[in-house]
Parts: sequence; C-alpha cells; structure tokens
Amino acid sequence: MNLENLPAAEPDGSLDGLWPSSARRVGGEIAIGGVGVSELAAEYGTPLYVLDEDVLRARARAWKEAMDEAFSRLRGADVYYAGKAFLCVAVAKAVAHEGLAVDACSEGELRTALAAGVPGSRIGMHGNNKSREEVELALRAEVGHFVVDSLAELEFVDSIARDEGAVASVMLRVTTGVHAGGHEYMSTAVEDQKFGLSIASGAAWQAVEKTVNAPNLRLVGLHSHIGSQILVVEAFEEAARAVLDLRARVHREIGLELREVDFGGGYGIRYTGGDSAPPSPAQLASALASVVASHSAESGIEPPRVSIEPGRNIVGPAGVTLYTVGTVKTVELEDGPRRYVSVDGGMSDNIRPALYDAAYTAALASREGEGRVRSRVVGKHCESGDIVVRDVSLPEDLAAGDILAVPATGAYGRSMASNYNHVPRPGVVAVRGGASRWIVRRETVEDLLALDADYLRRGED
Ligand SMILES: Cc1ncc(COP(=O)(O)O)c(C=O)c1O
Ligand SMILES: N[C@@H](CCCC[NH3+])C(=O)O
Repeated sequence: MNLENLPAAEPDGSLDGLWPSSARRVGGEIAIGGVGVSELAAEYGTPLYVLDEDVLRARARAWKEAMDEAFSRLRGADVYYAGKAFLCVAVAKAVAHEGLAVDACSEGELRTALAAGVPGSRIGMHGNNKSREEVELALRAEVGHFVVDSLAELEFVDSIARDEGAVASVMLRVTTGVHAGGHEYMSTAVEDQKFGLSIASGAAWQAVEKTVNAPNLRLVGLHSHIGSQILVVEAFEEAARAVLDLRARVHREIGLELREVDFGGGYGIRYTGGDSAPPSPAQLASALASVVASHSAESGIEPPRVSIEPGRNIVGPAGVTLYTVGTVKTVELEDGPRRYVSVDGGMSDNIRPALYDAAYTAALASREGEGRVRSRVVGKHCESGDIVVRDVSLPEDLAAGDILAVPATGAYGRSMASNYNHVPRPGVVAVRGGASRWIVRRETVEDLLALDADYLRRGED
C-alpha cells in the first residue's frame, strides 16, 4: 500500500482538527492541555482517556452561541449535550456552565446530571424502553420533558404520572424516513429500526391524538434524531421540514401550537487526516433556522423554540486515548509487509472499529520517530477484529514501551467501554493549563472480581 495514502496523524493546533487544539509536540513528545503524554502515562497508567477540558467547553460554547445567534430573531433555541457520548459529573458541570442542557437516557445518566447540579428542568429524558424506576425518578426530578418513542410507553408514562400525581411533559420522537448516518447501525430515522413513531405509517399521528387525550401527559413538542456521524447539512434540513409539517398538521387539525421541536444530534467530526471538515455549528444552526423561518412564513404558524442534541461533535475532538505499545510483529503479505502494533487496550476501550468499521489514526506520542512503516494498531483481546487503527503509517523504530496516541476518541469510547476478557475500563483524566486530574477513575481487576459472588466466597467451603 502506498504510504502516502495513509492518514497524517500529527497534531496541527487547528480548532476543527482531529486533535484537541492544545495538542502539540514539545521536545519531541505530544503534550495535551500542557501536559506531556509521558507524564500522564507515568502518573495515571495506560490505556488512558485524556480529555482537554478547555476544548470541551469551547465546543459546547460554540454550539450555544451559534444556536442563540441563528434563532435570536425566531423563538430562541436550546442545546442539549447528549450524555450518551460521554458523561460524568465533571463533563455535566462543564457543559452546564457553558449554558447547555443535558440529555439522559438511563437512570445512571440522569443521576449523574442531577449530581452535577443540573436542574431537572434542564434535562431531557430519553430511552426507548424506560423502566418504572427511571420514569419515577425523572418525574420526581421534574425533568423538562420525556422523549417518547412508542404508544405503549405513552400509556406507561401516563399511568406512572397519575400514580405520582404529576403531569409529564412529552415530546414525541417521530421517524421522518430520512436516511443518514455514518453506518447502518447509526441510522435512526429509517422506517425499519426501533426508535421513533413513524410519520409515514400514521403512528406519529396516532400518538399525537393519544397524548392530547391523556390526562397526565402534556404534549409540548416533537423530536427527531436521524442518525450519527452525519457530515452533510441537507439531511438535517429534510428531517426538520418533515417535523415542522407534522407540527403544522397538529395546529391545523387539533388547534394546538406545539411550543418546541427538537432536531436531535448526529453532527459528525473528523477521525483521520483524510476526512474533510464537517459543517460548523454556525453553518448547521443557520441552515436549521432558515428551514424554521421559511416554514413559519409559508404555514403562517408561529415558529417553535428549537433544540438540538449534539454529543460527538462536542466531546469527540476533545479526547485522546493513550496506549503503551507491547508486542510488534510484521506479517508478509502479497502487497508488502504490514506491521502489527499491539497495545495494552483495544476493543474494550474503543468498540467502534469492530462495531462500525470506524477509522481512526494514531501517532507515536512519547517521542519523534524515524522512518515510516505501514502499520495496524491492534488490541490485546482474543478477537481478530480487535483493531484500533486499521491503517496508519508509524515510525519504523517504534518499539515496546512507546506511547501511542489515538485522537478524536472523546465520544463513544469510555461510554461504550466493556470488560471483555475481564479487562478493566480505563479512567478519564482531564487536562487544562498544564494540570491534570481524574474525572473518572480507572477500574481495577479487583473491582471486577468483587462482582464475582463465588470469588468472594472462595476458601469458605
Ligand atoms: C436521540 C439522540 N440524540 C442525540 C444523540 C447524539 O448523537 P451525536 O453524538 O452523534 O451528536 C443521539 C445518538 O446518536 C441520539 O440517539
Ligand atoms: N454509538 C454511536 C453513536 C450513537 C448512534 C445512535 N444513537 C457511535 O459510536 O458512533
């Protein structure tokens, strides 16, 4: 393979690059947030997620400012940080400080946001299969709204709200039929998938009628999420029009003006040097505002307040994963040698290459290297699909003990991490202005064995 085709992986200090904008080589090694990777690896160990807190905040702020500006002459806007991308108390506090609300889709995410001091009114409660406990907790926390995916769940939430003596504010998640997303498993608005109430089949309308007649539900808006890692504006515009058409029908046929529409998340990022820059928050916000303004002018209906739910685009580029290189071996192939570089993590800390065939890049981070060799970075798990970076050119003199850095791993790394092969999940260290601190502690094998009932009883019989 021509090495020139392999993605470049060097930090370039750009704001919309693969790396946190603070990342740069200092004395040959990469520093992030002013902290060298060797220092981080020595103090915290590897594998290690590193989160540049200033970049996280700056990206959250960019979305808030873009939406405020674009919708200033309409009915305003809210930005919900999609906790599913990565959430802990520190991240919830950081995004809330920048004026964002938070989306939760489980008890754990909801409790994390509440523990961070996010008011219930600034939390959206998602999930296609909410438990009774989750609905009760969300009602008692007085969340801003529930996002409901099914007729069955409308009855479920209605009944629990009645038991609680409450009225639940509901946004109906509708399926617009818009196909978008970086992978089939990330497309969530096509007809044949588990999320949302189909507009085309009439299920969405049925849900509208059911909600407006439910004594303990208040229909406050419509929600749409079309997919993830989307790199084009048009898909969002198409979906927005479909949602606004349904809102206009509700106004026309029921006389109800729904105050809010939520266009979901899905805004893509760059993962390798070969990826083009995605649309900016300002471009996306302006495109959505144009659709809302023109639809309002055409329909004669007051525009709604608009919300969106970015996750990856906020936290993804703020994160870098550090690994220590272990065994290195070269495999002779027909088109030339490929060097397999094994690291101390893998699919347990980044499932995305195995699950979505997602591409990443990497750089030798602890020092500058010499020469370039076609390489594949692989994990330590018992799976041939345990690949972290499928193709990247890395220095020829790379060796065991070196530190590798994989950029753009702030989203859907730690939040999707597993304990496959009984491997503990890495912790997350926030860096900022030359300082570093745990924001999620590293799991240990002892933590895992403590869940093994008979392990705890060993030696008793
Ligand atoms: C309902 C909903 N909102 C927001 C998001 C966040 O998506 P992304 O991280 O791609 O912005 C997701 C995940 O795809 C989602 O399912
Ligand atoms: N987990 C997906 C993003 C969410 C897709 C659907 N909600 C990823 O890692 O890209």
